Amino acid sequence: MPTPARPVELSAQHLASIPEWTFKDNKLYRRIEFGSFPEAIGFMCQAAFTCERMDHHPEWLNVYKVVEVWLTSHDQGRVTERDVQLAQALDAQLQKSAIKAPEAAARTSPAPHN
Ligand SMILES: C[C@H](O)[C@H](O)[C@H]1CNC2=NC(N)=NC(=O)C2=N1
Repeated sequence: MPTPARPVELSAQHLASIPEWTFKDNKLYRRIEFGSFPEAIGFMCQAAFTCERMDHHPEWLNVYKVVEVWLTSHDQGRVTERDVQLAQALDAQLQKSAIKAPEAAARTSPAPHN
């Protein structure tokens, strides 16, 4: 059952929960650079099912190994909790996936042993 869209003031708490995203032109935005084109497409294919389940869909653009994502609630003309929830879900997918955006992988990798 999709979460009903309701207007929400984007709080500092909301934005703090999705630090990879910026708020710009009434949309949440994230740029993700993967290691390769298949990794970028793999992310999009997997994300498509998450989006469908949540009945919320991104505007997105793929150029080679980069995926750019914009989230907004068209019916409300603004960012709502649904967008924040989808951003969190996409972040969680990136965290779980064997396919990691290089910048995310760098953050979560343990320090190398000498
Ligand atoms: C009925 C259904 O919830 C709406 O058409 C959904 C579909 N997916 C959507 N996705 C996004 N990003 N914004 C919307 O307003 C939206 N509306």
